[in-house]
Amino acid sequence: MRMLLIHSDYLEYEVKDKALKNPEPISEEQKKGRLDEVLAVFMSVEKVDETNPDEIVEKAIVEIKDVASQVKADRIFVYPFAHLSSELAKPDVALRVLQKIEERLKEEGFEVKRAPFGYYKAFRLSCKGHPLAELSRTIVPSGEAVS
Ligand SMILES: Nc1ncnc2c1ncn2[C@@H]1O[C@H](CO)[C@@H](NC(=O)[C@@H](N)CO)[C@H]1O
Repeated sequence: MRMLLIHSDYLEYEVKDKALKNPEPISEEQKKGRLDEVLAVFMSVEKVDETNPDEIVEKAIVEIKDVASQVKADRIFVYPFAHLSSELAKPDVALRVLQKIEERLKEEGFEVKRAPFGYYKAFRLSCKGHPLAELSRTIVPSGEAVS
């Protein structure tokens, strides 16, 4: 999995069109979303992650908690983003991983939103610009090589 973590004044999105034949079903309310004072986490779930999705979820939680504590963010925006890797996991696996990450972050006490999966979305982001405001992380299941 590749993650781009942006500590932001806000992130807002608006669903525009389907990017998959069968995108995640969403309610009218989910077509737009915004969080203020948020750690936005753009995530590409990768093919290699399919060997152990559950482990990838837990490794992602560790990394996100680490950055959130460093930047003192208690809100997280989980954002599916298929542009950080050229070896993407299948959509059904990717969605399950991102849904589980959302669930686990809520269990850890964060306020969490997850942008809808399988759509083209307009978004606006205001990066805070401090030294830890823009970070990336790459995680793979144990025993796998980082490509
Ligand atoms: N392996 C994967 N990891 C993360 N997201 C993935 C994915 N496979 C599919 N998606 C989702 O489907 C849209 C089309 O690829 C993706 N849409 C996007 O990435 C938007 N920024 C529009 O380009 C995303 O929602």
